[in-house]
Order: sequence, then C-alpha cells, then structure tokens
Amino acid sequence: MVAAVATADPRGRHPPGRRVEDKNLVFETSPGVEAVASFDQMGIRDELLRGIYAYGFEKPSAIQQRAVVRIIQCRDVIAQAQSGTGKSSMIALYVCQMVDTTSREVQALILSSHKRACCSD
Ligand SMILES: Nc1ncnc2c1ncn2[C@@H]1O[C@H](COP(=O)(O)OP(=O)(O)OP(=O)(O)O)[C@@H](O)[C@H]1O
Repeated sequence: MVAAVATADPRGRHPPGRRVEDKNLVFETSPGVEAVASFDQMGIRDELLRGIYAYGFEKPSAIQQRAVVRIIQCRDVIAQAQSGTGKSSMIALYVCQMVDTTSREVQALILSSHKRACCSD
C-alpha cells in the first residue's frame, strides 16, 4: 500500500476544467515514494505518451508525479489531493495504459462516490 496526500491553503473551489496550481500544495507520502517529474520517465506506453502530449499535458501534476508510477506497478494506492489537481486524469491514464485495445471484454471498472466526478472531463 502506498499513500500520497496533498493539502493546500483553502482558496475556494477551482473553476471546472482547470488544473489547480501545485505550488501551494504540501505533500506527505509513504516512505520511498519519489516524485517523477516527467511523463517520459513513468514507464507509460509510447502511443499513450504521444496522446498525453497531444492532449496538451506537458508535465505531470504533483499528485501524478507521486502516484502514477506506483499505480502502473499495480501497487494499491491511496491518493488524496485537492479538487482539480489531476486525480481523475491519473485514473484515466492508467486505464488507457492497462487495457488491451484488441479485446472487446470489459477490462476496467471505475467506481465513484459522487456524480460530479463521473461527469467531469
Ligand atoms: N498533467 C496535467 N497537465 C495539464 N492539465 C492537466 C494535467 N492533469 C490534469 N489536467 C487538467 O486539469 C483539470 C483537472 O484535472 P482532474 O479532473 O483530473 O482533477 P481532479 O483532481 O480529479 O479534480 P476533482 O477532484 O475536482 O474531480 C482537467 O481539466 C484536466 O484535463
């Protein structure tokens, strides 16, 4: 089990669809969790990597830097961070990484505790 938690100065809700700046976040992680500052260094498949950059993501957010590698390694991860810091995108990224696109079987199930997360981009 790996945990990464970010807390921030309360500055109200972020505008929908905009990523929150990481500079005010304070991180706590399980021992041994390193921040990986580039998508290139995360072991992401080449075609997915190209899609990430084509979508306009240049650099992983702070929570992504700490959680994506462990998720890709199939570790159980608890990642908690402020709204708009890139958690949902991280889950989508992992699903794209692990699915076999030649198969039509269901390969991923995402459970959400609230409707807004299901409808976000
Ligand atoms: N690495 C990144 N680079 C640029 N934009 C990003 C990155 N990661 C996420 N975003 C964008 O930031 C916005 C917020 O991301 P996301 O919805 O994943 O955050 P969240 O933490 O899940 O928010 P919430 O808790 O409100 O659901 C989205 O518009 C997403 O496309």
